[in-house]
Amino acid sequence: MNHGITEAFLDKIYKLTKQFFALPTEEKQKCARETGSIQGYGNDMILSDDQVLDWIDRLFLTTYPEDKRQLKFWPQVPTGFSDTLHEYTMRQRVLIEKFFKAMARSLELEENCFLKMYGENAIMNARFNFFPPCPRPDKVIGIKPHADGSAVTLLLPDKDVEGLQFLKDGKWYKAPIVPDTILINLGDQMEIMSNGIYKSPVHRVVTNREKERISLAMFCVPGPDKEVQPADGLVSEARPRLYKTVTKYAELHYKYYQQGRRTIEAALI
Ligand SMILES: O=C(O)CCC(=O)C(=O)O
Ligand SMILES: [Fe+2]
Repeated sequence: MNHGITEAFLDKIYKLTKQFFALPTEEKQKCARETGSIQGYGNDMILSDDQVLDWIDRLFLTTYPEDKRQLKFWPQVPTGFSDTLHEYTMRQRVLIEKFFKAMARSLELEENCFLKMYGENAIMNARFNFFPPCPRPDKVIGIKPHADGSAVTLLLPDKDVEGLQFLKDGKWYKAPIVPDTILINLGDQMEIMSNGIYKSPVHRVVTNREKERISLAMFCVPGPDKEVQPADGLVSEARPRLYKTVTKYAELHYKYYQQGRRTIEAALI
């Protein structure tokens, strides 16, 4: 997609992500997540004894609005990490606005209709993912099958190593590697706003024996005060409303995800 974020800039954030994960553990631990907090460096938060863990390390940082940032978790090394992440966030805000307007127009809706539900204080959460090589890719998954709980996710996948797969009609399909491309993935909240016309796809990340893999997902989530529901113009007798009004969906999503369940089922009427 023509996103106005240059290849050189994507390359910069990609390299910084690689450099961060290549640091010694004690350096990364300076950003370690604290018990009960989602922000910071670490792995899955354990919510139950029978939870299936992902083969992954991650750094999770809220990058927008700026007053929601917890800078103590932002890496000091590699140099330039924080400034670049700030710039990435700001450039992506411009992209998201254009994208939501285009989505509304594509459904012949007033162009600000989705943006209004998304809100001025919409949240952006950056998740830097690191998948180490795994001795048993046949048994162990990098990220369990899920659909994103965001409205939209801007994903920068690894340049060289495959792993992301999408589910369609009961079969898994590999996402091809397209260098210097941001993959726009629709989340459940876009499915709700569009009354099911746009779907949030189920996807997963598989592991491999030889190569490590990284990715950066930016989850764009409607503001916590926002009620998200199917746009009026998409509800009619012929197409009844499919979803309830939801608020703070992302919080519910985290619990469902760890149980391997689809959150959108909780929103169905
Ligand atoms: O690593 C990827 O390509 C996908 C990551 C993903 O699905 C996620 O973080 O929700
Ligand atoms: Fe995802």
